[in-house]
Amino acid sequence: MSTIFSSLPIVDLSPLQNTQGPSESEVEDLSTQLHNVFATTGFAYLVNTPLTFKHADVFGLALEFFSLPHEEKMNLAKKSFRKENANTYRGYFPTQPEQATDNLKEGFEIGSANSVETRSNPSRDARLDLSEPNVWPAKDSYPSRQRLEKFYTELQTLSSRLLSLLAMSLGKPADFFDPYLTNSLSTLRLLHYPPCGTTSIPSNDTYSRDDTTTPPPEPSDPVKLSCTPHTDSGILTLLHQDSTGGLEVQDSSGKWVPAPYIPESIVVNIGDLMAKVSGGRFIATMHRVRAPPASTTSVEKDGNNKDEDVDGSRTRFGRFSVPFFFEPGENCVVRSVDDETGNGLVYGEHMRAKMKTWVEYN
Ligand SMILES: O=C(O)CCC(=O)C(=O)O
Ligand SMILES: [Fe+2]
Repeated sequence: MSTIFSSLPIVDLSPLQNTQGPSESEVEDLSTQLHNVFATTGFAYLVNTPLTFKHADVFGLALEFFSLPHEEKMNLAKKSFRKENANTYRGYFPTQPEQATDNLKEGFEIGSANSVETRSNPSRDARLDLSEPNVWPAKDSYPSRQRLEKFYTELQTLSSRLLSLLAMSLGKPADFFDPYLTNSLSTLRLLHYPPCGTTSIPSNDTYSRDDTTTPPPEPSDPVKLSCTPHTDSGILTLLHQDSTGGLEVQDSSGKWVPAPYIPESIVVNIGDLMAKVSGGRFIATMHRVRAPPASTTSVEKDGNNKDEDVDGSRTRFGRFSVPFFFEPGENCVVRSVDDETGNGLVYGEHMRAKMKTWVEYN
C-alpha cells in the first residue's frame, strides 16, 4: 500500500541529459530519489528527461494515427475485433461502448521493431502471440511510422536506465536486471479517450494491461471514468498525458489524488511485476482516468487544449495519452531480489493468465 499524499513528487532527470553520463554522486542521488518515490507514492513526474521527443511530437503522432478513417484503423484491429485479421496482440482496438462505458477509449499498440519469435511452443497458444510483429497503416496514410519506432527505442533506453538505478537502490549491480530485457515485450500504446458526456455504467470490465483487482465502483461516487481503477502489470510505465487532465492516483487512505498535466513531464509508475521483484519495497499504485467532459476542447500538437485542432477544423478530440509499458521478455524468469534461488515466475505465462481477465481477449 502507498502512503498518504496530496500530490506526486517530481524527479529531475537532468543528470541523464549529460552526454558524458551522470557523475557517481548524481547516480547515487537519482537512485535514492527513485527508490524513495517508488516506496511511497509509487508514482512520480519525471522532468528534464533525455528524450528527444517533445509533447508536441508525441501528441502529434497520436493525433495523426487517430485521425485515420475508421476503416483504415479497423484493418489493423486485433483478431478479437476483426476475425479475418492475423494479429492477436499488437495493433488497434476500437472503443467498446457496449462493453464498458467507463473504459471508453481506442488504442494502437506496438512492440519492438526488432521483435523475434519467443514463444517456446508456437502451436500451443496460437490465439495469442506476444512476440508477433507490429502492424502498420499504409505508408502514405501514416508517414510517422519510423518516428514512432524511434520513440519506442528512446523509451526503452530511458526505462532501462531507470531500471539500473533501481537495481542499485536495491543493493544490486547496475546491470542486475539486464537478463530481464532479452527480447523485451515492452508496449508503446497510443490512447484516445473520446469526449464523453454520457452516464457511466458501472462495470468490472477492463481493457488495460492491468491487475485483476478492479474494485467495485463506490456507490456514492458519481465520477465518470474512461479508464477503471487498476495497477499496471509490468516493470515500469512511462506515461505521456496531454493537458486535458483526469489521471488520478490512489493513496493509502483510498483518496483519489489528481495527477494534473505538467508541461514536458512524463508520469512514471511501478507495475505489479516490479513490486514483486523489489520484494514489496516498491508499490504498484492504483490509478484511474476521469472521462474527458463533453465540452473538452481538442488538443493541439503541443499538448495544450485549444478550440481549434491542428488543421483548424475544430474537431473535438477528447484526451490523448501515450503510456509505454516496460516489460521483460516472454521467457524471463522473474524473482524477488530477496529470493534469488526460489522458484520464479515465467513472465509470458504470467501475462497470458492476466490477459484472460482483459475484455478484448475473451
Ligand atoms: O491515460 C492515462 O493517463 C493512463 C492510462 C493507463 O493507466 C493505462 O493504460 O494503463
Ligand atoms: Fe495504467
